[in-house]
Amino acid sequence: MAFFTHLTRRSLAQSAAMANAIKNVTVIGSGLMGAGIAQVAAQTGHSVTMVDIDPVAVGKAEKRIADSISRVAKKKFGEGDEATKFVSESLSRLRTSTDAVASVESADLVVEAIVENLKTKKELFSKLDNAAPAHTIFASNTSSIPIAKIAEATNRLDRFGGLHFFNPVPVMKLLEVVRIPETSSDTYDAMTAWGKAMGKVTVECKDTPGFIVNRLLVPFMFEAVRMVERGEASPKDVDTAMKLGAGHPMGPFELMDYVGLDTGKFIIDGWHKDYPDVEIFSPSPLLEKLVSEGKHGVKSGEGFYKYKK
Ligand SMILES: C[C@H](O)CC(=O)SCCNC(=O)CCNC(=O)[C@H](O)C(C)(C)COP(=O)(O)OP(=O)(O)OC[C@H]1O[C@@H](n2cnc3c(N)ncnc32)[C@H](O)[C@@H]1OP(=O)(O)O
Ligand SMILES: NC(=O)c1ccc[n+]([C@@H]2O[C@H](COP(=O)([O-])OP(=O)(O)OC[C@H]3O[C@@H](n4cnc5c(N)ncnc54)[C@H](O)[C@@H]3O)[C@@H](O)[C@H]2O)c1
Repeated sequence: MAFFTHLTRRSLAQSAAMANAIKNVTVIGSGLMGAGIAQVAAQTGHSVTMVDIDPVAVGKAEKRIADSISRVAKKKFGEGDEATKFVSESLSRLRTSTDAVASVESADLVVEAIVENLKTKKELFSKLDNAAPAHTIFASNTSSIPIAKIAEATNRLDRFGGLHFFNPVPVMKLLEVVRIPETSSDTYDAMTAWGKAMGKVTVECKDTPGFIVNRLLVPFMFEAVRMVERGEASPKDVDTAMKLGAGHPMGPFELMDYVGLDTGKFIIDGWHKDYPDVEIFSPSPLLEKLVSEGKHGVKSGEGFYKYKK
């Protein structure tokens, strides 16, 4: 018993030290995920810089964050001074930028949440590798791209890993912490401790396609699309069935719209390229059509369903 208590104390102390080590966080990408990650990092006491190449995206993200932080504050503190203080202190820790390279100069951790494209992610990390201090940990929030392929762009494989958050980040409790063979124990421990400091429950993942959640969730969503393509059921009936028959908070079509159909297409296209013989990873004509029409789901106002802007 004393032995376990000793171990628990030691690992708690180590976790606290690791979590303390990460104070300055740069989040690259201010879309659905980047904004959520930046918000939660600011809420949990980190000094955060949120970066996007698109200034319009930064402006939209600031608005989304302000709305979301108010919801979080209301839930935590109700109405009143404490809620107001939580919002203003959290927002005071958040800066924005359109210059990724300048934004990593004092970062302890960089979390990348840009478009799901290997070439774009590698170009970004290659530039950041030259600009960031030696101790800085790099992590990707990719949904589906092997972390090892992204890390290749850098000379810091021991300080590289995956931090896969879930949408909406302020609400979803899980964080998948992904290690590649070269990820050092210190890096892995620091990423995990930071995840806990962000209020998340962490699970350890190997660098396998889709890690844990998406390896199960993406085939499920795509089988739902095939059912509709085969004329077996309507999106609405599939969604109703999975919510009422399987207890899911959203049906697969609602969820695809929520994640973003463009992101869904990037995921399936990447896996199809890597695993051409796996039938469930083959392109879906229905998804191709919607994406080509600019129907990217909730964020564009229309996907499988229509949304009020
Ligand atoms: C593809 C990627 O790689 C991986 C992924 O991310 S896959 C996607 C994973 N995400 C999911 O599966 C989400 C499934 N959906 C859900 O869990 C729920 O529908 C949902 C949490 C999004 C919304 O819940 P719902 O009950 O329908 O709506 P709503 O009442 O507005 O919200 C529930 C609570 O969450 C809070 N909330 C919802 N969105 C929020 C946000 N963006 N910010 C802050 N709080 C939020 C609300 O304030 C509310 O709080 P309350 O319980 O105190 O009232
Ligand atoms: N949407 C989800 O549910 C979800 C969940 C978990 C992980 N992810 C992953 O997170 C990442 C981002 O997804 P998202 O849904 O937030 O996408 P999004 O389309 O909402 O946002 C992506 C943002 O990246 C910006 N961007 C593109 N190239 C850039 C660059 N070179 N430098 C800086 N900014 C750049 C874009 O301007 C855009 O604002 C993807 O890798 C995705 O697979 C998405």
